[in-house]
Amino acid sequence: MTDKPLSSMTIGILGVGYFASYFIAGLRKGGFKGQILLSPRNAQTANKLAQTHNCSIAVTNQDVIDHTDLVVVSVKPEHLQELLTGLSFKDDQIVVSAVAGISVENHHKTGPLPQTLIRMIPVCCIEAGEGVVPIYPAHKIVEDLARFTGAPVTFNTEEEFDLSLAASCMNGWLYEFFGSMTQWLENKGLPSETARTLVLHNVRGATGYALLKENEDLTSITNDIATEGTFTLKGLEVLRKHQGIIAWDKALDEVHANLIRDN
Ligand SMILES: NC(=O)C1=CN([C@@H]2O[C@H](COP(=O)(O)OP(=O)(O)OC[C@H]3O[C@@H](n4cnc5c(N)ncnc54)[C@H](OP(=O)(O)O)[C@@H]3O)[C@@H](O)[C@H]2O)C=CC1
Repeated sequence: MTDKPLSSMTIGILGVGYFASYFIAGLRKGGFKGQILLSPRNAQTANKLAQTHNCSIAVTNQDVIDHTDLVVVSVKPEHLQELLTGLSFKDDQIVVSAVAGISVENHHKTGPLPQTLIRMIPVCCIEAGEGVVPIYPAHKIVEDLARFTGAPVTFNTEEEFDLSLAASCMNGWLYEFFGSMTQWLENKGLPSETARTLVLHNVRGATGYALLKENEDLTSITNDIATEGTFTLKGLEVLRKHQGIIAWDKALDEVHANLIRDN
């Protein structure tokens, strides 16, 4: 089975919700033309994905397993045990889990899974064809699949993979941050579309510039801009005084501590 080219593989999805929707959208946007077979649960989302992204809907979860080479598990962590109960995977099947906070070892303790269990947890920006796809442990086929949706990054240890998940949460926090800056500009009188464009393109510009300056320390880019007497430095000092920068480290600490505890 693992000798098959990716394009002729059928991908199964168990857990057809928010993650599955952006993962499938990312795959199709990236040019993946293989078959995708969906669990029938959550019929509304499954029907929508079937229509918009050329997927098929199975009759049962076992049906998904029986007719696919690689199965993506994307149920909430608290539903994993119930999902796996009574299911029977093929020995040579590849299972890719997007379930956050459950180690490879604990996946195996939760229910019967084949030996090849790979964790892969990209965030929603893959729907736009952007972002990284954290993978653990390394697996060539899973990395090739991930490449349709973004840039695969593999980790040598599960501890490193967990650190990447804390960084992934940061992606989610950013939208609230962008929203609040946009709102501030709107409150001061800018049309909402202009405010949104300013914020999003300033952020995009910052990441583009930082990626271009690959040998430069990121903090030193700020220091080069926020020199004595600049408006940028005035604002930065306020952010530092109100723990606006350090608060992000504290949020990362909180997420990381919980990821480790749950593992
Ligand atoms: N949302 C995100 O941004 C990210 C999510 N993830 C991970 O992805 C996983 C899914 O999250 P998300 O997509 O947000 O959650 P959703 O609730 O949107 O989707 C989960 C889906 O699983 C279905 N489901 C539950 N039990 C079963 C079952 N026994 N058989 C088949 N389907 C079942 C649910 O159906 P029903 O609604 O009927 O219960 C639901 O449609 C989580 O483990 C999360 O950690 C990882 C990275 C980011």
